[in-house]
Amino acid sequence: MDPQVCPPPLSSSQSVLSVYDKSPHLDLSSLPGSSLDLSIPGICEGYLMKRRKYPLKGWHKRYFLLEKGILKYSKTQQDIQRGKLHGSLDVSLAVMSINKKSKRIDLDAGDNLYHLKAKSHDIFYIWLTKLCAHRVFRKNEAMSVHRGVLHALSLGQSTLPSMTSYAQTNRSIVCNCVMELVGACFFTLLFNPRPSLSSSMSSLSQNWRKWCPIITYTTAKHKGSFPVNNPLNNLLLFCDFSQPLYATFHLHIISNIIFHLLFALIQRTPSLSRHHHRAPSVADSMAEYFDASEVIVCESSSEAEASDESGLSDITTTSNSEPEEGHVSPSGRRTSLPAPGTDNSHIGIMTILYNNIGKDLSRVSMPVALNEPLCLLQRVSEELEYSELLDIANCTDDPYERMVYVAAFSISGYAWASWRYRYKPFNPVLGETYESHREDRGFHYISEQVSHHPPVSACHAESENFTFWQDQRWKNKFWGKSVEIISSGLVNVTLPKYGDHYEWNKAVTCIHNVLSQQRWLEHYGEVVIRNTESDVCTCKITFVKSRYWSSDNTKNEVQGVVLDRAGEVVHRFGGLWHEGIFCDTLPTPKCIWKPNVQPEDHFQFYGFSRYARELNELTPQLRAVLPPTDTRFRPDQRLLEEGKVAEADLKKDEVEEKQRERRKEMAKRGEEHVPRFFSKSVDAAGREVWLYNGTYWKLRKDPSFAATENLDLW
Ligand SMILES: CC(C)CCC[C@@H](C)[C@H]1CC[C@H]2[C@@H]3CC=C4C[C@@H](O)CC[C@]4(C)[C@H]3CC[C@]12C
Repeated sequence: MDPQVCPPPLSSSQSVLSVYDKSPHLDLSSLPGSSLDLSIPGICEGYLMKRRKYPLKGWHKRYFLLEKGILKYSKTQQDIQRGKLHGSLDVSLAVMSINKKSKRIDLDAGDNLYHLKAKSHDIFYIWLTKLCAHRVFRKNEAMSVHRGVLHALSLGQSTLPSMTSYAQTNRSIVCNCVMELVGACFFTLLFNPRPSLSSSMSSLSQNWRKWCPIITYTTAKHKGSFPVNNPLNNLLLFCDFSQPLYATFHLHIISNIIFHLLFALIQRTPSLSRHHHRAPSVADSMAEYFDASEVIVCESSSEAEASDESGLSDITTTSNSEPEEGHVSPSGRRTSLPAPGTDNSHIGIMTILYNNIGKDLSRVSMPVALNEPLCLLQRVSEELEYSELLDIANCTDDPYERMVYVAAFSISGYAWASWRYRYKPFNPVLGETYESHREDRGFHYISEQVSHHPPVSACHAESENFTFWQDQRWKNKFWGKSVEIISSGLVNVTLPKYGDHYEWNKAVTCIHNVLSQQRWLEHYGEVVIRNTESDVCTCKITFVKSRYWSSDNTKNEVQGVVLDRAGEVVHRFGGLWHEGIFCDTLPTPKCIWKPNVQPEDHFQFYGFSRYARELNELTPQLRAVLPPTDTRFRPDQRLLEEGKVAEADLKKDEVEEKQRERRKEMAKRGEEHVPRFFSKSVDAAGREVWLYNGTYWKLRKDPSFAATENLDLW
């Protein structure tokens, strides 16, 4: 049976079969700022194929009913009418993936997973449109409840009952919106450590005065009903004793945390209170609430059997081998770090907030235990680990084959992601520099943090065989369960022998399950490599997005083609970005690139490859020539490398404070920071780019850059 769609009609060609419920679900229209469309989308119902629950195979026909954002199903229409439900799901809390070709819609709400298939394309589109409309409706509803809550709170103590009723009737919505905001706050702090205070928030501070008695009242009422180590209680203390914080930063977020707590107390939310025998790690229970609002469109079809989404963390192995301190490779570089990394798996958002009770949140720095002893400038230099691919490209006469090597180089820069999902690099301070002089590989690299807001790292490397440069600015998009890192700024490579200038964009890097222990990384999207000096060929690379039910061996897939002027495929290549790239259209089919073997003890050492371990080494020779702004001199990072986490934490605060002071001073003098080795310019397409000014290696001839003025960064 076709789905029965109720008005408003999707299009004139669709039949209208039942009555449209016009009354708004909630009367929130009188609330301040509520211009949200709260009209209820029409009901949609009919038969769909539903995949049987894992481990059973096959599909069966079920009757579905979508009403006010809730999708219910039964065996037959009669069963639904009689209330004999097989299951139901709030569509706004699910990640929706679709596959147009196979007419499939998948709804993943964590514990609830529906794989659905429509009989025809028409039915597929009807359901898709209706599902989208119902998701929007639920989200708008959530938003207005959220505003309603704030409004109720702003009226003061007397509104406790009305607040409670909001909370009780809209539990999951409220939890969701609170958690999303807390998560967003966490990521603002994590990736962009100095967000500026939005002035609009200060108006909310008035409401806080009124709030406090409510919180105190509720705390008092429920004192003793939770064990001391209950995260809720900790947070209540946090709320009670950190009033100065209210007036300063992200008020709406803190207000939400507190509302959530109040709500949990009133409701005794089981998902929060059941953790009370554990250390205060609320992150797990929070992660349950997170909702992603994206719809993932998968063009390729995979009918593979459902399998649990298993994190790459399963792959990692712990080795028993002792760290060999001071061990040196044939290249004369160290092969190990002075100290293994510390376990940071216990650190959750709430712990961080809790540890900062009483502090101005805009000054909260993330615990150094989340960091690896490398900074982003060094991280970007890791993209040159396989620079030999560019050396080969620069002596490959055939332009198509040359392109294959350039493509393999661009892919090789993503290989680290299967090992490096537990720590984040240090954010470089403005003016920080990093050089990597690799005589063994024939290139020298220099990078500088050229802007703080937005953070931009610029770099430039030169060798006989190539020049490589890029400026990376990136945004993070928080989806609830995952964070996408979207880099803008093109990567550039020139090959002197052929006069080629290649440029390409970066794939999206996604941190899945970001708040839980099952964190894993993935790259996806399309990368296009163009030669700006010649249109003989272009290259398209697809980083394939994995799907949770596909088997593990399709993870990390990458496919590429080299196209000629007419758009015909000349070469095809593919493989896995963590395992290697194969090209079978070359005169002799071959493996173009394979990553180096990971050291056995990599898990203990932040997942670092051998190359990564070399980056922060400070030899006496280097010490004598580097400018004082070089990352290798950054004291907090050095302390962390040595395993002195507590000292590193204190030092990190100092370095960050110093940066703030410096900025304030400059602002007072009306000055703007001018990067030393890069200058802003505009490329042929009108994009703003940062280009190397050519002075670094000349100035370096005066050891320690003694003849010039250096910033005092730490
Ligand atoms: C919760 C925390 C500890 C999880 C770990 C986050 C890690 C995986 C994140 C933090 C910062 C991220 C990096 C930020 C910026 C860039 C530059 C971009 O051009 C490529 C991706 C890259 C290099 C990101 C890779 C992933 C990254 C290293």
